[in-house]
Amino acid sequence: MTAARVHGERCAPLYAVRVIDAAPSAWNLANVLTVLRIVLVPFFAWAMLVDGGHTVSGRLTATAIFVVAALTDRLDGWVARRSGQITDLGKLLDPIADKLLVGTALVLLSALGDLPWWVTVVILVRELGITAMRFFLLRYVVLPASRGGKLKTVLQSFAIGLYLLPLDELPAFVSVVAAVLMGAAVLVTVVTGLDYVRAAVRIRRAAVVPPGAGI
Ligand SMILES: O=P(O)(O)OC[C@H](O)CO
Repeated sequence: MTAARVHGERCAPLYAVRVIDAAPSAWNLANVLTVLRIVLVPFFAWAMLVDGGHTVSGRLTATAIFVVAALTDRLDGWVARRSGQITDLGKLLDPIADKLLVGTALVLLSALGDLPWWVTVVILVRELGITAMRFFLLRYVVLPASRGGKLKTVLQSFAIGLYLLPLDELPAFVSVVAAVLMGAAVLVTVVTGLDYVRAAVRIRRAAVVPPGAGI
């Protein structure tokens, strides 16, 4: 029987996996929270850029919107697990919403000169690459977020949350904590990206092994 391991867990045979759950029940509370995160992105960008991007009030507003959006990420996962509302749509949409929010924040921070561009480029290359890979793998299976991927998003959110603050107005140690957290976020982002690539190779191999040959 042709099966694959995704994040170490054995999946149903690949030829029996539905590609995407298009049932109306996909629009549950968990997925609505995910969509809310996407809706908040333009409001966050507006707050970041208001009056040149370096006013204390603008940055505090942007930080508040970012925190609310990041909290919906924790909440949608919790709601989905607790109510059994885990859907293929949610598995696909949740990482996309995270990447939109995190990507927008990183690009704006670099454009405003608050974060080195290489940090933004490394994270974006990983995030866009894994998103593209997820879409490619849709023909076999919906690749859910791994534990490492979730940890990565938490680290990114904390690091970005600190960088969004008006750091010039705060004690120096806040900038140091922000830089250390961002370093850890970059490291976990790259390592988990490589883990996903390994998982994708396993899925692809399992998909081309004829039924009965095993993997
Ligand atoms: O590492 P990814 O691409 O699976 O993304 C993880 C999600 O953002 C976790 O909510």
